[in-house]
Amino acid sequence: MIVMKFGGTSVGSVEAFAQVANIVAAQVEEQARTPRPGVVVVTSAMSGVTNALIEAARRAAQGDEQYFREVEDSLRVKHQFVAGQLIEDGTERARLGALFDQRLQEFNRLCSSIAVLGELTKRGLDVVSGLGERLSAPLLAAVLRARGLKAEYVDAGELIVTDNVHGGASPLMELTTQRCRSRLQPLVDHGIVPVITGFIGATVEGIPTTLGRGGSDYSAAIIGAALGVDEIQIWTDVNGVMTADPRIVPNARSLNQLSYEEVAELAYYGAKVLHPKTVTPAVEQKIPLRVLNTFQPEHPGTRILERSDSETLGTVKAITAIRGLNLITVAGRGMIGVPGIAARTFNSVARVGANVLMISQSSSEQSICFVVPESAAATVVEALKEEFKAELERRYIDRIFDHPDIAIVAVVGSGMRGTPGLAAGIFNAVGREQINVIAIAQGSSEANVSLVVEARDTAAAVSAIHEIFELDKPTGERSYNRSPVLGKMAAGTP
Ligand SMILES: Nc1ncnc2c1ncn2[C@@H]1O[C@H](COP(=O)(O)OP(=O)(O)O)[C@@H](O)[C@H]1O
Ligand SMILES: N[C@@H](CC(=O)OP(=O)(O)O)C(=O)O
Repeated sequence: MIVMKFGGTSVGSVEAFAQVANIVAAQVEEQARTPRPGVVVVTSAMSGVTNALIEAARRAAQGDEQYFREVEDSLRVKHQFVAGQLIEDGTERARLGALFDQRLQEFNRLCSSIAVLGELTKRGLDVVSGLGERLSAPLLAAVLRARGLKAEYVDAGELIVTDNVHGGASPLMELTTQRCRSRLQPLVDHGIVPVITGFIGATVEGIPTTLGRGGSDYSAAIIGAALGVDEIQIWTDVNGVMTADPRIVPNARSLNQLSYEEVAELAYYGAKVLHPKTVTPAVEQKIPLRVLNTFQPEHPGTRILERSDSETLGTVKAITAIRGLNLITVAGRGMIGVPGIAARTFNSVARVGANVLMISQSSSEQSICFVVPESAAATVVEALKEEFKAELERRYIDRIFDHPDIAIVAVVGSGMRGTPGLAAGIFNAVGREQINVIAIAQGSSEANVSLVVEARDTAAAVSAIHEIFELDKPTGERSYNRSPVLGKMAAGTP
């Protein structure tokens, strides 16, 4: 039994829907020959829909009562066009049309209320932003039926029970597992393909939640773990996880295999191809994942397993980057040897609910710097100045300041800590491009070396590091076996 997740780009057009139907049909046939047959489909909203829904809600909160009506009309046309092209049965099309109207009238009512109130709560945004999947999943189920498959739409609000952290909810796995097994297993046992909404869940009380942007990957992993499937497939618009974002590095190469740890680091530091929490549910049950290309389904993609392929251990696997960040620094000669500064610093950050993506402390202990999302920077600086008021007055701490518009570039690969010359390779690469490294951290994870650069230098840094480690070439064809600096030293070149 497998779970197949299709992202927004995979359901972004009539052709994409038809392609998905072919891919699912092929997998249903393949799975029928296994000891445990069954296919469960999870789908995202059609590409661009979630962004449009969120923008409409935001403008409604500012009093714009026109824009959401335009979005309503465009979504109706967008979904009905796919239905009109791929579903011949008039009854099925009429039923879908009625369902689209029901969803879009709900959208209209929600945005009208938001406009009247003049405010958009996280809870309200969850209801609005999740409508995209509640349009695309019934549509995909109907397209699969039109393709001759037995398929049934299931709203994940019945399956994934979450906490009440709106906009970034986490599953309550025990309840979720019970619901998935009781609701989905009977369908699968009868040869029916459940087509489930990604991205959304609901609290125990039934209040709609979302798992965070890009969360359909996470939905697929949660459902896959709940059912104990043999594989979780993430279908997207690239040939698996690549050595860098192909939009930044055109000659980025597909990776055959990654470990859970490697792909978690890549996803956490910006590889949009997978939601950062996707691997967590799979790790516990050692369920393999595969990242595949909807538009090139014959490509093997990337297998994600418990450990990486051994011959590449200690080498750099991929480079990724995350922008929209801010580097906060607490500095002062008086900090030396003063215990508790770091604890007080991060307790203050935790109190304002900011997410710390990276920490770097100079060995002299004269400064601590750490990275937070740009949106949290002002609040964090204010909280720190409050926390260290006395130390600032006594000049134990000289300055608390932020550095906006920075990015983290993460160099990922299992077992890199044991690779001599790795940091030299990185610094050689960025040095040649005249890129200033503002901070660097190799945390406890052996799989990641992160550096902070100006946001404007992100693409150049990713490309330069990608090049010096020759990531566009298969491991065996590189001019070195572990680190480019060692390779050059071995070759006697400077
Ligand atoms: N290391 C990477 N490997 C592959 N794709 C990446 C990587 N980093 C970023 N990406 C981007 O992620 C995109 C796929 O994610 P996304 O746009 O969310 O697709 P989907 O709609 O299928 O979820 C790719 O088109 C690619 O541009
Ligand atoms: N539609 C949601 C969930 C999602 O995962 O989308 P995609 O699979 O297109 O990244 C979003 O845009 O965040």
